[in-house]
Amino acid sequence: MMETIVIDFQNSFIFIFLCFFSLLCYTLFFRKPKDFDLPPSPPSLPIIGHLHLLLSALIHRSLQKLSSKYGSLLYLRIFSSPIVLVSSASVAYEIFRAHDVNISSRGFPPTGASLFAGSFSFISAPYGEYMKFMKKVLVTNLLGPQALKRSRRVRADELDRFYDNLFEKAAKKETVEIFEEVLKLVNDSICKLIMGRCCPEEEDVVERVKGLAIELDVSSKKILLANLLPPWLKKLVLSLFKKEVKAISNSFDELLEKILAEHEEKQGENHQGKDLMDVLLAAYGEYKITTNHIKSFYVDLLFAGVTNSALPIQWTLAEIINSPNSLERLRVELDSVVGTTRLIQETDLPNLPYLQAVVKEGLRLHPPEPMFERFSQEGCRVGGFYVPEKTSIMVNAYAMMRDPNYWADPDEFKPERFLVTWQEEERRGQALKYIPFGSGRRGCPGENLAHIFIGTAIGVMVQGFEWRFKEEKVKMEEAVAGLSLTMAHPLKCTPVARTLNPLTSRGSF
Ligand code: HEM
Repeated sequence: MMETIVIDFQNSFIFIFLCFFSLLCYTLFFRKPKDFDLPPSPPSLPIIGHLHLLLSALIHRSLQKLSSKYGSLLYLRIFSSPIVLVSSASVAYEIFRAHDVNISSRGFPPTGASLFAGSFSFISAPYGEYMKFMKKVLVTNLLGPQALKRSRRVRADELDRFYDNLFEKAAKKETVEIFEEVLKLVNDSICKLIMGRCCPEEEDVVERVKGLAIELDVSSKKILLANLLPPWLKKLVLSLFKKEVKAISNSFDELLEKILAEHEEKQGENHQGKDLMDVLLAAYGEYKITTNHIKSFYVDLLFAGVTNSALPIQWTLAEIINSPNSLERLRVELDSVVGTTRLIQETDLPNLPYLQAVVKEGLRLHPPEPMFERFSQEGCRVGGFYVPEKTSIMVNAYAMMRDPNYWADPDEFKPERFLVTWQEEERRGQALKYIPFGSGRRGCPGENLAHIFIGTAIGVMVQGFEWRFKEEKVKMEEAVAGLSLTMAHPLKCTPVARTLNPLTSRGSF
């Protein structure tokens, strides 16, 4: 009996030893050498890998925790699809400086002929001639400094409307849903900027676009998440919400067709100036641009610009209300630079350093796109590790902008940090620690316009009104709607005008 047990024990020992030995041989001789230096990977579940981590409601937060535990460059997998997660400024710097072209595509799954994320989309277009051409058109005609100068009047009119509306509500002691008001300001401005001469039912079109921009934001999250799945599952998941994407796409199509028709009809006529659509129509032959490319480009701009610019205004006002010292300092700056009789305008912004710091700090704490995605075309080395080709690269901008290694009191609202320590060389410097607009060739081309929207809206709300709020503090809990970081308890408060008569602004820039 004793002998049998000893023999059994010996056999088991030999068996276990052989298993370990084969595993060691496999690891040493048969695994592809590059597998060795993949970035570290946190524990995963069998088959699904790290899928469960991406199902959390606040993905940016759960991935922030993960990277603070396991490292700022991580290798995740969803079934067999690889993802590299980037959560530190130094890694981002390396990726965007040394490998920018390689990661300048997004690898979105073309959702057929849909106007969003479809095969005509500019945002989904791989890095190449078409993307470069459209970006040039965009910068020259809409978002570059000269184009922004030309379109000041459009924004000034919308800002007046925004102020007048708040002034009226203040007179009636009405409570205001801040997000609703700023969404209208940004949406109407962007619609008017990109559509130029619109159509007879302009107000109606602009209102419908606002609703569609929100729906688009929600659908886009599903597309982005589906993009991380392996091809067989991606197809299946995309087919589940094909109907929803198609419905949004069709509504945009109907609206944009009207505007296109109006522009085509008046092509060649003598206008005061060509708008973006005229320029795109003139480029028909040049890059084989079709009407689908133009419509899709418009949907991209509304998707990228509207909610992204409106959300930080709400967050920043909430931070200011919770921080009486910042409010006081901002008001003193506005009153001394702009005065107390006329309304702030965008030409005042360069003379308002504290307001600019407030805007930056709001975006640091509450980036509307807390995470964004790129795709590697070829394998490359980052931080001493190997990032394989065709890997999704997720950049956690939220984690980077609250990284205690780079920011003192990272969770506190302290606009002063952008005045005292924010030297120009730091901005360009060794690390990409401030990244709300992404970076590199595919970084956001709307940064200047976004700063104008946020700066002037905050300026108007602080210069023109006191804000009455029922509770002691604004609740700052986060929620994610679509892809965007939003407030779980949307900000509602009552404006009290600071002046008896409305501030003047018209014709003074
Ligand atoms: C606060 C407001 C905004 C924020 C935080 C923001 C943020 C971003 C981010 C993170 C990206 C991806 C960058 C990357 O991959 O590196 C992006 C791309 C883009 N944004 Fe913005 N954005 C804002 C406003 C705007 C506005 C107002 C417009 C134009 C009307 C705009 C147009 C675009 C476009 C067209 C892209 C795609 C660029 C490309 O693929 O080459 N954005 N934005």
